[in-house]
Amino acid sequence: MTLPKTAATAWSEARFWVVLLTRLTGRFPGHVVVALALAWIAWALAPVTVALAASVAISVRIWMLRWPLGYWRAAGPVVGRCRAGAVRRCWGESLDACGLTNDRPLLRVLARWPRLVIRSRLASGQTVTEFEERAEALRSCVGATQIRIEPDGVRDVRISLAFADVLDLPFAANVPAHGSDDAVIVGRQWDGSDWALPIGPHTLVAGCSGSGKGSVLWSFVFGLAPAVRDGRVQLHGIDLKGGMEILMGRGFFTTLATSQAEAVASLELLVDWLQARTRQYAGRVRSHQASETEPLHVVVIDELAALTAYSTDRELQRRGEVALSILLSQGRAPGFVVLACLQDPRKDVVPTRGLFTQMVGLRLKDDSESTMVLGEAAVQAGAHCHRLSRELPGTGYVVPESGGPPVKVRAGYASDDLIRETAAEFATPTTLSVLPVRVESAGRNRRPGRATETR
Ligand SMILES: Nc1ncnc2c1ncn2[C@@H]1O[C@H](COP(=O)(O)OP(=O)(O)OP(=O)(O)O)[C@@H](O)[C@H]1O
Repeated sequence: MTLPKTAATAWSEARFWVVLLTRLTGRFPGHVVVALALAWIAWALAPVTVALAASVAISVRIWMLRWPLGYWRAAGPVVGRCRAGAVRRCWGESLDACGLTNDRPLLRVLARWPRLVIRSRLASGQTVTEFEERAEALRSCVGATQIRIEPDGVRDVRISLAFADVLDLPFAANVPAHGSDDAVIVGRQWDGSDWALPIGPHTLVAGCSGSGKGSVLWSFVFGLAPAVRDGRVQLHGIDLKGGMEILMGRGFFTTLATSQAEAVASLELLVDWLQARTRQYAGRVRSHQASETEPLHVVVIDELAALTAYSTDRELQRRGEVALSILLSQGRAPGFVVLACLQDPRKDVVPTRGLFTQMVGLRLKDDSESTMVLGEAAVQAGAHCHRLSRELPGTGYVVPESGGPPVKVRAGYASDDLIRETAAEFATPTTLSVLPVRVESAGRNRRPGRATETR
């Protein structure tokens, strides 16, 4: 396994240098000839020094390829300084090229690493929206991989640029030692900082098959794991694809449903609990605080469409949809939260899509799907889920809760072993088995799900 990988890396490295040297020779033939002549003279005069310099250069390159995070931590500030200088030099020209001409752009560097943050003065009559519309052109002019435009005060625009995609490198999902009640770290943002997903809003994770929905789901569950073990959070898993995904971490879940009848029973039971809690809170409490006696209930659904669209039993599908709509529309304040994954975001597949208040868009099929998930403004601002690479599962875009432009993110990778080990370590103290509902004739005989404690 290791040898083909090393050979592939060596091959792509050799190709990189051949392409680079060919391009340089085409563009700066004189410089290349002088550099080669100097190298030859140096080799003739002091071969040991040249060999030493070459070994240092090769070692640095290996360090960069093999341990990129450590390398960039050390080299990043220097590289950031050089990039800031280069952007400063070409800034006026880049604005002209993008139709954002400004005679006195008054460029100020606010941060250099890991991303370059600059403040630029708006010309008279210019707006931040014009910068947002031309963001893609500006990004390519300065040679950045990512760009974000934000207003800064009343007369300036703040531009954040990243020059290397830190999300290209996979990394393991985070298992925190202590839980947080507000948000969980599920991965990294485009600038290398933590991606924290707020727990309160209902979350819809949309992405086509193989886009890495599982890594968002498990990273979220891992983030809640300490609170699950303490009994302050109860997880309810629904996986109508036979339980392949959810059963991997069965220890986390208080209830598990792998058939439509079990899923409906589980959701109706949660609706009963929700209504009992709202009656109990009425006129006394407006916002739920998770505790062992009154835990936060988090419903985790692996393929939402299997519950809302792909069932042959219309009555069960209808009941599932009704229960889910109640949880989504009334659940947040009394402590009932839903995180659902989905491949096809069309409204006829998921009628409840509009009730989800937090969207994660992974790789999607086309721009209309990106718009369905994240909204037109986010797609215009660069959240092109349909252009995400197949090679980078777990990568997507989110629109921050505070508003503002969409952010590129990647979830940590949760291997099967990591899921099993973490589920064993942070197992819930309460498990219940839910009796599947029975539908004997359409519309009649509603027997709500009943639960019996098993641990
Ligand atoms: N964050 C990640 N980093 C690296 N690799 C990942 C990541 N997430 C997923 N993968 C890889 O991508 C593959 C597909 O991921 P996953 O099964 O989570 O996709 P999915 O969207 O749930 O697909 P489906 O809807 O078909 O179940 C996994 O087998 C894994 O190898």
